[in-house]
Amino acid sequence: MEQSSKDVTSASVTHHSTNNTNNLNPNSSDSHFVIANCRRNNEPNINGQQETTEETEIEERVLVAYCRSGRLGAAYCTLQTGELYVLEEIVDRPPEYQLFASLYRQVEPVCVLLDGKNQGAFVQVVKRTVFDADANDEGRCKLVFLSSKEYSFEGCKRRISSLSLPTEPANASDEERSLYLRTILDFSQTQSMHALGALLRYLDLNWAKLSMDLHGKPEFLSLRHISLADIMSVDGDTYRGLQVFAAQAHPAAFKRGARGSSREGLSLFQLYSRSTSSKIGHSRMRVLLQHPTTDLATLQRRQDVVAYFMRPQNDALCRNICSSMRYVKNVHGILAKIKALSAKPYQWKSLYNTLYNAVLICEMCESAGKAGEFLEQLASFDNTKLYEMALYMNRIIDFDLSKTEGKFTVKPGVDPELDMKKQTMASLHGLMSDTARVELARLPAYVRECSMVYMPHLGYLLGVRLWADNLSAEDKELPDMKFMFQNNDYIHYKSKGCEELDVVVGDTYPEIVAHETRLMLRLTTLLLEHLHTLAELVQLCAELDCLIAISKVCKEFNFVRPTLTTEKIISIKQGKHPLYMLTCDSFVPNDLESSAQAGCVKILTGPNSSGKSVYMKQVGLIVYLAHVGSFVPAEAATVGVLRHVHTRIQSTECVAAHMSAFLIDLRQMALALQESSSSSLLIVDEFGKGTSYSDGLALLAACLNTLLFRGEACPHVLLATHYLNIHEYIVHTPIVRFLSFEYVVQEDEVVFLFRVREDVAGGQQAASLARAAAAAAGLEDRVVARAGGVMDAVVKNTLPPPDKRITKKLNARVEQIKNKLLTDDI
Ligand SMILES: Nc1ncnc2c1ncn2[C@@H]1O[C@H](COP(=O)(O)OP(=O)(O)OP(=O)(O)O)[C@@H](O)[C@H]1O
Repeated sequence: MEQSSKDVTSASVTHHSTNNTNNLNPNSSDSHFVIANCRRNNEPNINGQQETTEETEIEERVLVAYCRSGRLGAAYCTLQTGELYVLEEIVDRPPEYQLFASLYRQVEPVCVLLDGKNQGAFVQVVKRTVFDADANDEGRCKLVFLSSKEYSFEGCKRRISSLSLPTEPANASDEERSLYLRTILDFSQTQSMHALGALLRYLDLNWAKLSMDLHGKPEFLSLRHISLADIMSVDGDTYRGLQVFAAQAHPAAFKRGARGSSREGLSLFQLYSRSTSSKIGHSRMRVLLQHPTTDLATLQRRQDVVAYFMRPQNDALCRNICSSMRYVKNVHGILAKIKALSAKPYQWKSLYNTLYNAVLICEMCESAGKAGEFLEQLASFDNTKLYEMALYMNRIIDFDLSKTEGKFTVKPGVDPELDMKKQTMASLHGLMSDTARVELARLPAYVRECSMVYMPHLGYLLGVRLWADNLSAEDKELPDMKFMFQNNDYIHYKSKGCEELDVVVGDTYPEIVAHETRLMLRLTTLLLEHLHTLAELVQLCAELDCLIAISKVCKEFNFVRPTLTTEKIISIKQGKHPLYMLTCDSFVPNDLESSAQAGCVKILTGPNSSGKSVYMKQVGLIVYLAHVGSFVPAEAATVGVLRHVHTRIQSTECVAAHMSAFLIDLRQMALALQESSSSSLLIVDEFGKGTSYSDGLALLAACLNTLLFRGEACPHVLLATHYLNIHEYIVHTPIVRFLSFEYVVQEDEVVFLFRVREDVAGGQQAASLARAAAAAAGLEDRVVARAGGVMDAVVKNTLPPPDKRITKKLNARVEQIKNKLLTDDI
């Protein structure tokens, strides 16, 4: 540690500085105590506006999934914030275990714990989900197999019963605590209890390794439920295919594997999340999009909020809410730090800002009046205690000084005893200078400068700079001074003056810190008592932030409120693709009528690049957005609530899955056939193109017929194909309709109109116009012309005409060889 000193005549005291200025623990074992604190450079300003110093809120989650007899139980914990979640037990069917996959996507765990004894289909699905996510750069997750005794029901129950939560009744006995837990946990959900118990036991044993805290033990700040019961099931391929999410690998390869190493490409999530005002809103948007719901009441509630904020007269309220929303943070993360006594001043300020602004948001919602259930819920939220907490914090904490001092600092006037100590401390600097000056006068003339320092346990010391080289132990003795130790160029002595200072001021500084820490702990206890209410309000604020963000997007792009119904219908008037319309000025809108009367199976044909895929994705996205509670890009839309959306759109070969593109196609199709019901939407783009024409056609026709044979129970199907004779191989039923895309040929050039129309000829007249598309894509004219020749030959069953260039080259070569043979002496 560097020590500097000044001539006592010009200045007085030397301050030792250390980097551990934020340590609030009075029992700190730092060898040098800080008298004057160095100002930290990157501290956020008092309004919390400068966010650069905030550590990135990494949230690592450990997930336990336990599936027996087709029932899935799960629990997970966020390591940094101590939040526990338990899944309401749910039926999850083999072989795909769709709900586990949804849960996995929602949780994004860094570690999944499984029963080591269970090697069945469930474990295979978990492995596949984890490896697929890894291959798609959605983060690397570890699989851990636990011994099956870790899942023993009795053991799990015992561990759960000893769980301690801040929300439990104060001074509760073991029995009371167990009773309290029974009110928030359903012990009859055995799989969930297996999962939660195993998770707690694993965390107990591995906490040091997981939290990097050698002496700590897991502490949980909350226990909440998650439910997947009302989720509209959308598989990972569909999320990617429809571009709801589009994680792109981070360019820095070394970062791969760490969570957050991928960034979001153009996607619905990107479009919506960039309009959120807070980090909690941003994270909540991901959950919202991963949880499209079938619950009409929830959707109606969300739509009401979106509609409210889309009205221009509510712009000012929207702006005010958004500016308050910026300060609302995840309180669990902050309180975990506060509890561990490692909170920095900006985190205290963040907590205060969160409290203050969350209460303010409730009040602002009051001014919205009768604007739907959700806003009324916020307006009537009982926030009296939270308001009081904000007042306490503001009365007690000196945020400005905390920032400069780099530690929790109490305002004057809160505690008289503390104020006295601070006054003594304030006079200390002068006192130390005076004492140093007196000591210097007493010292031999060869000592030119000295300084007064304070060190914990040793008290006040006089630091004297070495006055000559190679001093012996005897030389270092000074009259009336007790030699203590030498540190670099300074020798430290205990003088009479130092002893007097020890008596007069003593350990004032550590006492101040200890005092402030006691006050801080009292405040923390109070805060933890109301954590549950605060966390609930923060959750509501996060959802409000998402809904406001959705309303901003909907307003900007003129989305309309879809009518939601329980009937089997998808009716879209002038629908648009929400992402293409952003990049394409002249996007052509299209309709869709899918119902029992209008036919629910649509077979789309049309030339390459005529707009089939975009049309199908646009329908998928409109349906999906309606299930999120968003408005949709159309002039009008009616959407019957669906339970599944399956797609076979994208089939990128996956190294981790050990499957070819064709096998992936088949897997997606098999899953769609298995899972789909009359309340499903199935989008199939060019199924069968990965194999021979006849095999592909046969497979497609067989799959289609399987669906058509279901009659009324057939799902909504949108299928694009280049098998123009598909109509010859499928059952003829009124539920099938053929659609095609319009185009015109102008001076040998194909112009796509991107308009969809009913095709009474059943796709027979459609042409792929692949060569036109190839030419438009920049393939050499010569190659395109040759392809035309070959095509004619195939149609006429003759040999293709010779290629003049190749023939010419061949003739020249033959001539060359002939001449060589004639001239060479063989
Ligand atoms: N409705 C539309 N309005 C304007 N442009 C469109 C529209 N639909 C599609 N496009 C444009 O046409 C391009 C090709 O569309 P799409 O991929 O849907 O064709 P496709 O018929 O599926 O082709 P292929 O059969 O080769 O897969 C898109 O990238 C987009 O630029």
